[in-house]
Amino acid sequence: MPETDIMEKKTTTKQAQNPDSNNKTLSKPRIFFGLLFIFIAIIFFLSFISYLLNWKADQSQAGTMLEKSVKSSNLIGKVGDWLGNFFIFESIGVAAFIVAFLLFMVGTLILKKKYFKPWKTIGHSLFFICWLPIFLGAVTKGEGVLSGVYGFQVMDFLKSIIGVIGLWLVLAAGIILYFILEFNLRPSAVRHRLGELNENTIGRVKNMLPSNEKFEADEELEEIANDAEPSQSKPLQESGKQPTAAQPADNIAPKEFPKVTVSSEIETISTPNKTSFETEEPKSVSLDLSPADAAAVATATTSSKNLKTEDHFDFKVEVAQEVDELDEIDKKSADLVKEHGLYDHKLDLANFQMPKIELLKDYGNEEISINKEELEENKNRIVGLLKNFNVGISEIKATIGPTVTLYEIVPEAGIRVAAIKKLQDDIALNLSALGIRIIAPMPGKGTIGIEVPRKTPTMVSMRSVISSQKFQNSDMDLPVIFGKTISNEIFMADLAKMPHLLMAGATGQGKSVGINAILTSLLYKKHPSELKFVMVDPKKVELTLYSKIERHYLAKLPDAEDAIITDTHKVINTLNSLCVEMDTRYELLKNAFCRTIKEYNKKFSERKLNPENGHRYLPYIVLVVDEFADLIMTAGKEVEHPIARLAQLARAVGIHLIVATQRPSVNVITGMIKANFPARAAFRVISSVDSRTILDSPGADQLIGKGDMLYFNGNEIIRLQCAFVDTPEVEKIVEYIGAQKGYSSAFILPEAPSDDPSNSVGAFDPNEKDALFEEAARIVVSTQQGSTSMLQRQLKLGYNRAGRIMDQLEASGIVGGFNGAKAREVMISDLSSLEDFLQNLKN
Ligand SMILES: Nc1ncnc2c1ncn2[C@@H]1O[C@H](COP(=O)(O)OP(=O)(O)OP(=O)(O)O)[C@@H](O)[C@H]1O
Repeated sequence: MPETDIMEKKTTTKQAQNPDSNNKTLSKPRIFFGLLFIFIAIIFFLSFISYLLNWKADQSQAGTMLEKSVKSSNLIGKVGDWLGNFFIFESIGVAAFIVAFLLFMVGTLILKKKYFKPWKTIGHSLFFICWLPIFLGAVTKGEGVLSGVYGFQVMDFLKSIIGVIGLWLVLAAGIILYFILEFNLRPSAVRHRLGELNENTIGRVKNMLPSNEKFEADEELEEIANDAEPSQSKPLQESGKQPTAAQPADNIAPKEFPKVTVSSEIETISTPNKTSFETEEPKSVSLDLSPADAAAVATATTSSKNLKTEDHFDFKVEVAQEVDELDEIDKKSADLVKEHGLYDHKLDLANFQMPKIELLKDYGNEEISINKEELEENKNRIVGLLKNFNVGISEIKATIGPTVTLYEIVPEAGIRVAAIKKLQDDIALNLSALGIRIIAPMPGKGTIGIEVPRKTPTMVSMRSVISSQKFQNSDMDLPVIFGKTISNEIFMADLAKMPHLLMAGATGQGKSVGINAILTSLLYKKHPSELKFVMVDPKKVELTLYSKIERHYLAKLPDAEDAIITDTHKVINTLNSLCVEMDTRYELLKNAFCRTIKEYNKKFSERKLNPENGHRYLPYIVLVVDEFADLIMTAGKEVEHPIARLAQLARAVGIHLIVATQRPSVNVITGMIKANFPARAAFRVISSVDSRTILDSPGADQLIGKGDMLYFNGNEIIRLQCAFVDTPEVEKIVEYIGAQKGYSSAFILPEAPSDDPSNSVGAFDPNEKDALFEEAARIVVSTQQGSTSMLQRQLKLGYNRAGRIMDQLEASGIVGGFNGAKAREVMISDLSSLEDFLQNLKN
């Protein structure tokens, strides 16, 4: 605590303790005597001054006090003459001024002005009253009045017994002793004082000179003893060095808090030496402390304890050896990382440039304009209408969004919410507007919301939301920007957390724009190595423009020509393939002891997973189905099953689904599908039944279209204005990406197991066997792993050829049948048996 603070605190505390220190509360006699002493001191002072100037004349008049004819030359007249003569000439010379000063001090003390420390001042004064006249006597040799008679006589006496030199030695010894005692001028103390000049060395100096600190602490004690109430000062004095004990640990405590009470236990505390007091528990001393200062004292006490430990025990410090818990793999990976750095999944397309914001069209001013007339009109209509139905309102508030204005009303006490809810159609009729939605009550707000479409909605452009800080700085795994909320805030969600999205909306209501907005936001945030799309577009028009980014972002089946699937029959294969990919990923995650794709990829980047064992960097896969109803109509259960399976399981392995439909009827969006799509986005739908199918509540049928949407995140429904991205803008983005260097092909999905007999392995034909068949057989047997991807790696083959070889190995009986995510069983146990087997095949 800074010194000034301490002083301030001290003063405040003192004042608090001595309320009568205030002048107003001084008793009259006190004031009288206080002022009287000061007055006398002034008389003395003036008399002495005047006497010194005219002492020869004054001296002659000293005895003529009552003679009127004799005029005095002293300022204070004959009294002044007498005083000067008595105190200066006949007594102590100029030291008489000290008497005047002491009178003054007594006056101030009576008035409770603590300008002086009384005992200290009296001590100093007495010393000089004795010493100064003798000294001046020795200097003036009795000439003049400076030494007074006393001074001269004593000087003369001393000179006669100890000689001149002895006299001077006594005088010098007296003054030196005085300075040593009063100002602590011992050599060690001088060093200490010098040390104090340097703040940094304070602690060190204090440690070196504990006795000096004791001295200071005693001084403080003295002060406190003077200041404290009698009842408090007694135990303090009794406790002897106890407060000193606290001093090195905390010099502040007694200084700051004069109100100290010491319990009787204190007397039993022994203080054998200067440092041992630090070990005494502060519990025996109760101090009036503020919480902050108590903390300071506590800190000081703690440090004291440490000191004690240092004093009495051998304090050994051992630095714990770093426990080497890294197993072999970790060590190896650490070495690899040291050598090659972390695995960089972006390295293949290291120069890939993310799309620039300029590719998106600037639609100009998107500031929300406030139409006061419209607001007022709507407000009056709502209030009037509710009044007609006897619904009183105590408060109404409007929040203007891009498409709708939310009027929040607080109904009068006693009005039932259901009564207002019932009026939805009446309000819509009255406001003659489509898209009125009543939210009763507003979740967490205690109001009822009425959403009224604005006459001139503000468009939310993709450019404005993509360029927002919220999107740019987002650290979501798969950030999807939908648009803006009713209160004009940008709304984003993480597809990886959704984890699958069901979208519905009648034709022409903004569903395709919505899908484009989602895809665009992902393209703006994710590198091609981190994200792959599987696109299913039965309408054949909506997603085709994304074919340009096939070699960057799209995934397809090994033998598929186009990455964008338009044939519903092929969709089944793709979905099954995704299921295989999902199972494979689960296997990889299991082997890597990871729970999520994020953990797995991190481990892979840290080179803790060996690619030789099939490990690879796993990009997120997003399956986009633009018209799900079409699929269900044509493929039915065959599609529903893998979709449901993916929706149930694929989240942890980074496969996410976005399924959109125009017809959200229950036979399209079955219970099984719905249950696994917690996130739903509804554009305007035809009927409230459709709305219930998609959102489990009405409302989507009340939307106004053009991107006006409701988003359900599993908890609440949020009304949004979807960001608008036009087809030419998407074209520009895909062209920009497509023009850059991409991978050699689209991301190849695993071949899907098929029930189609034409696809079965069939009988083994030795004449049609692949050139690498035997080599592959040896690899499979030696590793005892019937894995196509392993063959791919070891023989550096494409997936198709490796798959064909695996089929041949199966047909020949070397490996077992397809086993889902697991590797096929190897039927031959060692290489020599294999050689015999191959020989037999040739024959
Ligand atoms: N977010 C939006 N902001 C402004 N206008 C929009 C928005 N979304 C859609 N629109 C308007 O609505 C029109 C139809 O949108 P969109 O093509 O997305 O409908 P859709 O539901 O996909 O229709 P369909 O199912 O027939 O393809 C767009 O051309 C555009 O004019």
